[in-house]
Amino acid sequence: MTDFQAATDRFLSWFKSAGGEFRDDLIEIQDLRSQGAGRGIVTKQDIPQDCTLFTIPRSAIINVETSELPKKLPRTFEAAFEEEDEDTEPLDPWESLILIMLYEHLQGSGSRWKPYLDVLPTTFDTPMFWTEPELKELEGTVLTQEKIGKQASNEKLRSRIIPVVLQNSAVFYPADAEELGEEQLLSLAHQMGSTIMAYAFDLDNEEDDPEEDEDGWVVDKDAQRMLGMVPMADILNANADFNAHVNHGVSLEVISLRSDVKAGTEILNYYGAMPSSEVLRRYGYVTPEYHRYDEVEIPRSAVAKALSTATGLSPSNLTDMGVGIGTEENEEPFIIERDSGAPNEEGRLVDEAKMNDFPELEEELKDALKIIKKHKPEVVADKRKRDEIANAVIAEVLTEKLTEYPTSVREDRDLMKKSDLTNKHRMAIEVRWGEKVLLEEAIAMLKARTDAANTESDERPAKKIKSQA
Ligand SMILES: C[S@@+](CC[C@H](N)C(=O)[O-])C[C@H]1O[C@@H](n2cnc3c(N)ncnc32)[C@H](O)[C@@H]1O
Repeated sequence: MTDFQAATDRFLSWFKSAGGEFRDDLIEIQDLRSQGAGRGIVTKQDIPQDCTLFTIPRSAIINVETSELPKKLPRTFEAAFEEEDEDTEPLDPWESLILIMLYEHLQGSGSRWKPYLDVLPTTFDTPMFWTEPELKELEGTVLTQEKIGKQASNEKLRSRIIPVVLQNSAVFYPADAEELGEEQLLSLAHQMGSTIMAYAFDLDNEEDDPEEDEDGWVVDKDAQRMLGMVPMADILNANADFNAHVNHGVSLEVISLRSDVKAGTEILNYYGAMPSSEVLRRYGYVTPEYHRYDEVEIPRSAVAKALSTATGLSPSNLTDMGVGIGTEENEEPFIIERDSGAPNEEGRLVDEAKMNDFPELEEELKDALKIIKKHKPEVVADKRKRDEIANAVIAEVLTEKLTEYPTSVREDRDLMKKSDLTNKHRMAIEVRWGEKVLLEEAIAMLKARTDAANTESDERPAKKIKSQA
């Protein structure tokens, strides 16, 4: 038996001893490494709809309620600090769970989750761990260095996590254990952070209504939400098209969603509707099904520049009029995306994903052009001229964006046919290819729309003449 299989077996028996129920007659944990998918859960026979495949008691979850660490460091984990510590930021759910995972890991065989910790990853395919040449393959995509966030994450771990371990080494390390140096701790904290990113669940507390505190303010549920590591539920891989759901009740239950799940099918969970870039950033994989949610970001500065060109007005002219598209107050880029529809109650993708419009960008351009019309009516004479300028600006920023990728759609398609690509290279190509396909779709849609508008306006006078006749 391989070490991999032995670790799986130890984990499964530990899971049952911790109170988990696992339908061995229906499903099994399989080694899917040959498909680049680690462990996954696969059916052994046909599964009916609404069938409970396994159940996880809340006591088996690793979180602030079950780990000993918060009891040992109550002041660190208290949400509200005492008066003299008012300035200290309380730990957020993410930081709390990183500390807890570090603690459980450092306990070694003293942790009651040891067989579970042994099946969690130690290496990752997420861009956070890519080398410079690997990251270069993502040039032009939304996955910028800033978005990947290695530096911000380093800073956060160094300022918020490492000091807690260093100042409480007697708590974090079992007696006689060798203590880690700061750099080793940082690397372990990264490992825990990335594990949490790809494996942890947001735990619903069964009271989903917004809560009010005693002053009547609605409490920010996001800040309060509890993150937890849920053994076995996180052995499920996922896709945009999925066939199972995790119900959060007294315990957590994994339920089949479809009536046609045949023997030998992988049970797939849902991580949400995300573009390929985000699936890669968080989870380190891509699948064709996520492409429908792909997104491209257009910086505001590019829109402001194109507007200036299309109107013949200088950027400072536009700012003086009060056109705020490219000003520094709002740095959020415009998102180009399809209307993709949500998966249905069986986890199936039924709607066609279609590029229909550019709601935010069009709205802001319309507002900008109204302002311009007020100051310079000769530039935007009527609605037709306004639409013409807006379309020209959108066409310009989309075309310009396409030039920012070092390769074309065609080149990427050819590259993907090569058999000697590394997994990371293949995933980078998938992400940048998906963005360019979306841009090409957007440009084609815009052209069709502009052509239709032109045909309509060419036809209008003819119709008038006809009705006059
Ligand atoms: C919650 S875990 C799922 C269990 C994981 N396969 C394992 O062996 O521990 C999430 C990770 O599984 C992998 N994964 C999930 N869904 C996948 C899929 N559809 N294809 C390939 N890998 C997938 C990714 O590495 C992701 O970061």
